[in-house]
This record gives sequence, C-alpha cells and structure tokens, in this order.
Amino acid sequence: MSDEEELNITVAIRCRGRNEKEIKAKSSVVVSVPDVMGSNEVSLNTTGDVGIAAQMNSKTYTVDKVFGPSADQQLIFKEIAEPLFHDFMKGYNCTVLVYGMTSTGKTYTMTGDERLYDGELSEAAGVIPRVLFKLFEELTKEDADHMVKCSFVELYNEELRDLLDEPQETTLLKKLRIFDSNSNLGSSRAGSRSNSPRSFDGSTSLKRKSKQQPLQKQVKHILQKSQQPADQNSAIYIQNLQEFHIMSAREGIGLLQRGLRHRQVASTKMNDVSSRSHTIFTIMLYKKCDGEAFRVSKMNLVDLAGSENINRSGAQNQRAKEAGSINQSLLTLGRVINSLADKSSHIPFRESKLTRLLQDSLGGNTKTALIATISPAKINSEETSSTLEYATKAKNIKNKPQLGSFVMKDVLVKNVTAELIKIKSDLLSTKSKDGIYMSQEHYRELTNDLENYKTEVQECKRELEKLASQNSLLLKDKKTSNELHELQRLKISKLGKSIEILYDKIDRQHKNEQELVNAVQRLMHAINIMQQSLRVYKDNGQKFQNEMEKVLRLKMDSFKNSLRNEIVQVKQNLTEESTNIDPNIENIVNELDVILESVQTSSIEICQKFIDGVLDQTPDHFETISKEVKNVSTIVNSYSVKLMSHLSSISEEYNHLKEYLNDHFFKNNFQEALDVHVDRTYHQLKITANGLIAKLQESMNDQLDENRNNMMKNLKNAASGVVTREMGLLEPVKKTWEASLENINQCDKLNHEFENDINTAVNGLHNDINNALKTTNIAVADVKKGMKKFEGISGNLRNNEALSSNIQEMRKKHVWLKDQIKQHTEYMNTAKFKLEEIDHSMKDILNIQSLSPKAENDDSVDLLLQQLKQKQLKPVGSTGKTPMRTSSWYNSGLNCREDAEDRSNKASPIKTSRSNSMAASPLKRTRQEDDHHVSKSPKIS
Ligand SMILES: Nc1ncnc2c1ncn2[C@@H]1O[C@H](COP(=O)(O)OP(=O)(O)OP(=O)(O)O)[C@@H](O)[C@H]1O
Repeated sequence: MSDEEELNITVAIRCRGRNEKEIKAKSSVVVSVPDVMGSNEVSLNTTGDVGIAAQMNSKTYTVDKVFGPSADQQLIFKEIAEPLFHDFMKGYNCTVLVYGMTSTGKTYTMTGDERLYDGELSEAAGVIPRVLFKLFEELTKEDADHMVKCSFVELYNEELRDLLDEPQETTLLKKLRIFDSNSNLGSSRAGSRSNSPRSFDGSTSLKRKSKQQPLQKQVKHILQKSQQPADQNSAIYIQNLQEFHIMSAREGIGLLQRGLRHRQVASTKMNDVSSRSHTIFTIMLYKKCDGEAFRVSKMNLVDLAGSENINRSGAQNQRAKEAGSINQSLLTLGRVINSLADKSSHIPFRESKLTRLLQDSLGGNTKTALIATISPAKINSEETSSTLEYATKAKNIKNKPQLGSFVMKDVLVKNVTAELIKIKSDLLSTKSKDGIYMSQEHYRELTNDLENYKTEVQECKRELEKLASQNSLLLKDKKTSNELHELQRLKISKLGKSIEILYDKIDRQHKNEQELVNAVQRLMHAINIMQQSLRVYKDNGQKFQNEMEKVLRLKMDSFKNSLRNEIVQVKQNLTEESTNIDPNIENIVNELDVILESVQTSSIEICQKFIDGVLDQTPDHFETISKEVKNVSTIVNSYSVKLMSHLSSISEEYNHLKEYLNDHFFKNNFQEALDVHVDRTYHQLKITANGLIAKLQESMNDQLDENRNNMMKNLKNAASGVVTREMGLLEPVKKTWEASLENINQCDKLNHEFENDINTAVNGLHNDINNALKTTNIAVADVKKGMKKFEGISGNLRNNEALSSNIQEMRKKHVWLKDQIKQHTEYMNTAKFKLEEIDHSMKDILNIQSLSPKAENDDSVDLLLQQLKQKQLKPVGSTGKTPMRTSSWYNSGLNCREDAEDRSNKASPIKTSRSNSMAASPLKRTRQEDDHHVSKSPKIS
C-alpha cells in the first residue's frame, strides 16, 4: 500500500443477546442480525410491528461486518483485531475502538476475561489479552530483535490518568498532558524546554550529542525520549505517560490487570460494573527490520465509556457528573465523526481530550477498526439507533495509514539503560532514607523542571499581559462597533419601516395586478358575449336561409299557380275556336321570364336586404367590441399608469435603500439588480398586456371576418342553390312545355290535315253526289291515318295533363264529329232513299212513257247504290279520336244536322210529295254553306 492511499475505517457491529434485566423487563428483540456473522446489515424496528410489517418498517444499517449473539471472542479477534494486528506487526500504527451504549459489551469485547488459567487465556478473553498473546507468539516465531512497551491511560471527567501508576507514586508524578507535535503552542513551549518533541531528531543527532555531553545529560535526554513518541509521524502523544517494557504476554496481562484495578468503575442501574472512563491500552513495538534500525509501531486498544441516558442509568451526583462528561466527550466524538464523514474543513478535535487523543486514529495516519456494540432489546432501541447512526457515519471516514518511523538500536539501548539507572538511583535513595527519597539526579531534574515551569509561567504572564492589552483594544473596538451596530440597528429599523411601506406598495400593486387580471377576465367575458352574438348571427343567418327558402318556395308556388292558370288559360284558349296558341305560348314564355326575373330580383333583394341588415348590425357589434376593447385598454392603461407610479415609487424607495446600503453597508449592485428586475418586470408586464390586447383584437377580427365570409358564402350558396334547384325543377317542365308545344303544333298540323281531308271529303261530297261516298271513305281513311299518327304521340300527350284534358276535349269533339258523320251517312241514306225514290219515279216515268231505260244507265245507278250501302255499314271515326281544334266546320255540321233534321222532317213526306222533296233537297245548299264555312276556317301555324 502506498503511503498516500486512503483507507476507510473498518466498522463492525456486535450485538449481544438479551441480558437478565432485559429478559426480566420482557423487552422484545427489535434488532435483526445474523446469529454469528455473515451479513453486513443490521435492521432495527422501533415501530413494534411484527412479521412482514416489521421487516417493511424497520431501518437497515450497512457496515463492514455484523456479529450476532453467538459470535464468540475468538471470532471477533480473528475478524477485526487480527488483520490490524498483522499491519501492526508490519510497522503500521493501528487502533481498535469499542463504542456503544452502557452494558452492551464494550469492556467485554476489549478486555473480556483477562485472567490466565494455567498460563492460558479463557474463551471469554477479549481483544487486548489476545493481541498480547498473539504478539509474543508471532515475535517468537519471527525471532527478530524487538522491544515491546505498554502504557495504559484513562480519561475520566476530562482528566488524563496513568492507570499503570501505583497510588503512592501519584503525588510525585507529573501531570499527563496531551501534545500535538504539529501545534504551535506545543512547538513554542517545547522550544523552551529540553524535552520538546521537536528536539528529538533521530539517532544521528543523538550520536553527535552523545560525544559532546556528559553521560548523565545524555541519559536524561534518552529518558525523556522514552516518554515521548519515537516516531515523527505520530502527531499526538501524552507527555509524562509511563511506558513499561514487557518481555512476555504474561507481563502485558499483568500490566493490563494493574491498570484495570485502577480504572474508575461503579455500579449503575444498567451495569453492575460500569466503566466510568475512556481507556487506551497502547502496545509499542520496536522491531528490528534493517540492520541496526528498529521499526516503531503502535497499537491503541480503546475502550470508551458507555453512551447513556442519565435518567435511565439512574446517575446521581458524582455518577451524573461522570455521565455528563462522558456524554460530552462522546458528543464531541460524534461531531468529529460527522465532520470527517462530511469532509468538513474544520474537524473539532480540540473540543475534547478524547477526540484529541483519537486524532491520529480518526482521519489520521492510523489503521482503525471500530466495533459498535448494541443491545437487541426494545428498551434500548433509542440508544441502539444512535449507535448505529454513528457507526454508519464512521464508515465514511478515510484514514491515510503510514508505516511508523525507524529508531536506531543504540538509542533504544541507551534509552533502556537510562531508565534502569534512574530506577536504581530512586531505589537506592528509598532504601537509605525516610520520607520522600529520590536520587540527586532525579531531584535536579525536578528542580530543573520547576525552573522551566517558572520560566513558562513568566512567559505565560507576559503572554497574558499582552493578551490583556489586546483584549482592552478589542474591547474598545467592540464598543465602537457596538455604537456602529446601534446606529445600523436604527437605520435597519428605519429601513424595515420603508420595507414595510414597500410591502404595502407591493400589496397594492398586487391588488392592481389582481384588478388587471379581473379586467382581463371581463374582457374574456366580453369575448364570450361576442362569440354568443356571432352565434346569434349564425342563427339569424340560418333563419334567414330558412326564410329565404320559404319565400322562394312561396314565390315558386305562386309561380307554379300562375303557370297553371296560364296553362288553364291556354287550355281555354285552345277550346276557343278562334284562339291562336302562339301568343299564349309567347305569353307563357314571357310570363316565365318575368317570374324568373321576379324570383331572381326578389332573391337578390332579400339577399341584399339581409346583407344590408347584417352590415347595418355589424358596425353596432364592432362598435360594442371596440368599446369593450377601448374600456379594457383604458383599464389596462390606467393600471399600467398606476403600476408605473407604483414602480417609480418603489424604485424611489429602492433608491433610498441603495443609497443607504451603498453609504453604510456594502458596495454592491443590489440597486442595479433591482432596477433591472423592476424594469424587466414592468417590460414583461407591458409586453404581456400588449400581447394580450393584440391577440384579442386579432382573434376578434379573425372571428368576425370568418363569420362574415361564412355568412356571405352561405347566403350565396343558399340563393344560388335555390335558383339552381328551381331552375333544375323548371328545366324538365320547360322541356315538357316545349315538347307539348311541338305536340300541339303537330296536333294542329294533323288537325289541319284532318280538316283539309274532311274539307276535301265534304267538298267532294258537295261537289259530286256520286263521289260523295267515295270521298267520305277517303276522309274516313284519312281520319284513321291521322288517328294512327295520334296514337304515336298520344303517349307523350298523355303525360301532359293540360294536353290530356285537351285531348279529352277533342275526344268529345270527335264523338261529336262521328255523330255528324253518322248524321251525314243518315243523310246519305236519306239521299239514297231519295235517289231510289227518284229511280223509282224515273222507272215509273219510263214505264209510264213506255220507254225502257238503257241497261248501262241502270247498272251504274245500281252500282252507285251498292257502294253507298257498303260505305254506310262502316262507322266513321271508330278510333274515337277527335281533332283537337274545333272549327266552324262543326258548326256547319251542326247546321247541316239541323238542316238534315229539317230535311228528314220534311223528307218524311217524300213518299207523299216527290216534288216537294226534290225542292227540299239540301245538297246544293249544304255545299254552298260548307264552301262558305271552309273559307272561314282558321289556319294553325
Ligand atoms: N457478547 C457478550 N457475550 C456474553 N456476555 C456479554 C456480552 N456482552 C456483554 N456481556 C456481559 O454484559 C455485561 C456488561 O458488559 P460490559 O461491562 O462489557 O458492558 P460495557 O458496554 O462495557 O458497559 P459500560 O459502558 O457501562 O462499561 C458484562 O457482564 C458482560 O460480561
């Protein structure tokens, strides 16, 4: 291991079994440890839970090694002390410490049963006896030159006591003092004395001195050295502490027992034999290692007094004082452990003698092991917890172990020789005289020491005077500073008031900020209202759309009605003979145009009205919004003005503060920082407020624009949708109208043809009575043809309501026409009958005149009659179709019928009066009338 290598303190926990008192008190086991060893964790459950809950609620501490109730003394030695012992043998300084609450087994662990049984240690022997035995065992094994010395010191009520002093010697012995070779005090004082640790500078100088000085002086010097640490590495040593040479373990045990006899023990409530002091048993080993050089190493075996609760231990008076002092030094030890673990810059070693003595062992150049002893019983759980806390803390302490220095053999020999001389001299003086006997040399030494002490006292007095004058100066300073302090206190109180005022202002500002927040909330509320208004707009838009649809529907209905009326009108016009359909259709088209135009105009008007309405209302809303925004901005402005005023007053106050601080306290940049902070806060506030307003305006404008656009778009869509839909609806109707128009034209054409045909037929009838039947047949054929053509278009016509009604009308007229033809046929029959009558009359005349008529003439008349008969059998207009248009021809037909009726009425007497019937022959007149009427018949284009 390198000299600079850091090594953590080894920390072990030893938990004994419950003692009689604890068992009697029925105090449960709250500590969980392995029975012997094996784990490095200790769990402490103070909650009183059992089972899993106990495990969960217990606190676990981790250390290097944990020993349970069944771990014996041998195991503790083997696991903790032996490794250190080997280092000790190698030349390292080592320390084993036992720490813990009273009665937990510290003394048992450190000393145990130190007695020898037939020269052997018992099983209960503790660390010290075992180390002593092991030491001489190893030294014998190694067979190296060596020297072993022991010392045993006690720290009782903050006083050091040499436990190896015999009581009668105590009065003569010098007081034990702790020296720190690094401390200034130590060195300055040492400088004034011959036994200064600094004066020891190794064997070489000793050799030189030995040549120059008389033997007695040399011996004295060596003797002094023997009472001081021989190694320069060890900074702490106890002046005047006796060290005894031992040649065997038995001698060591003897010293131990002698020291233990002198140790302060007492019976307490908690321990019948309670150690009331801290003890350090030190073994010094001088082992030859290289030529004449001996390596010096030291083993400190420390048994600390128990950390205990004064109340619980029942300590009173002296015991309470002891406990207080024990606890005080242990508290300091705790603080030292904490500071070392936390690597603090200041370690309070000097606060107690115990910590000063342990300075090398804790965070120094020593290899150290700490055994913390604990009780498993619940009644001790508080102290157990504290011990475990210390132990875990101590685990973090790092030491830098270093090998001990060398000392030359001759120095050692001289040292021992001087010691012997001194002892012999004292012995001789004692033997020869009564009273206090000592050698001359010893007496001179004491006198010398006395002189030294006197000088030291003088020095101390001078020091004291110096300190006193320093103190008076300091007192003066203190007075001045007190006055200053008073002044500053007053100023501080003044400042405190200003700060209070500032706090008030800050409160007010806070209120203002609150109001600002409220204003913003109101603004948000206004925004909500605006959004509601926009929603109302939207609803109105929807209503408008519905209204529009309603209006358009109404318009369309009225348009349809007017269209229907128009069609009815057309129908009426059609029924009228003289009506020309063209103007009507034109009318319809015009009317349609007008209606469409009016629909369009109304739509546009309504749209316009609505937009106007919206645009009329929008400014109101905009105005309301802008009013709200203005209100808010006014509020914000007023707040910002207020804020500015507050900030300025704050900054004013802070200026005062700064002035004061700069003038009276310290130069710093508080004001600057404050200004920056205030500016930044104000700036931030302003930016936030502006941003808020801008965002608000922007979002309102966006919202309004979007709503307006949406509304316009919806309106346009609705209007164009309605117009397109209605146009779409009108389109097929328009087509139907056009088709109807075509059909009407075709019908008219057919009707015209039919009329012509009928006219031709009737003309033919009128022109030639002989060809009348033939002509009629042709007319009938034509009618049939026409009817067939009608059948083609009837499907189309049937779809048209108006047309079908017209056709119905025409059908009626066809029936009427058929009747007319029938009447004509009847008339023909009457004519035939008349012709037969004429024939008969002619035959009669021929018979009378005895003139036989030519066969040819007879045949032709017969043929004609036959044809007439045949034609008469076929009904006219069997298709049931009637030309659509009526004409004067029908009237003429009616007239003809009347004439025919007249004639039939008149014809009935034919048989009685042929001449009359001849005179009444309607043929000639009918043709003339028909001719007259045909010329009147209107034409349809
Ligand atoms: N591990 C152990 N095994 C057996 N006995 C033990 C053990 N630990 C302690 N004891 C016994 O308990 C009693 C108290 O022990 P001890 O005196 O060593 O405690 P202590 O911690 O030194 O107390 P104090 O601080 O008061 O001196 C002794 O009788 C001792 O023999």
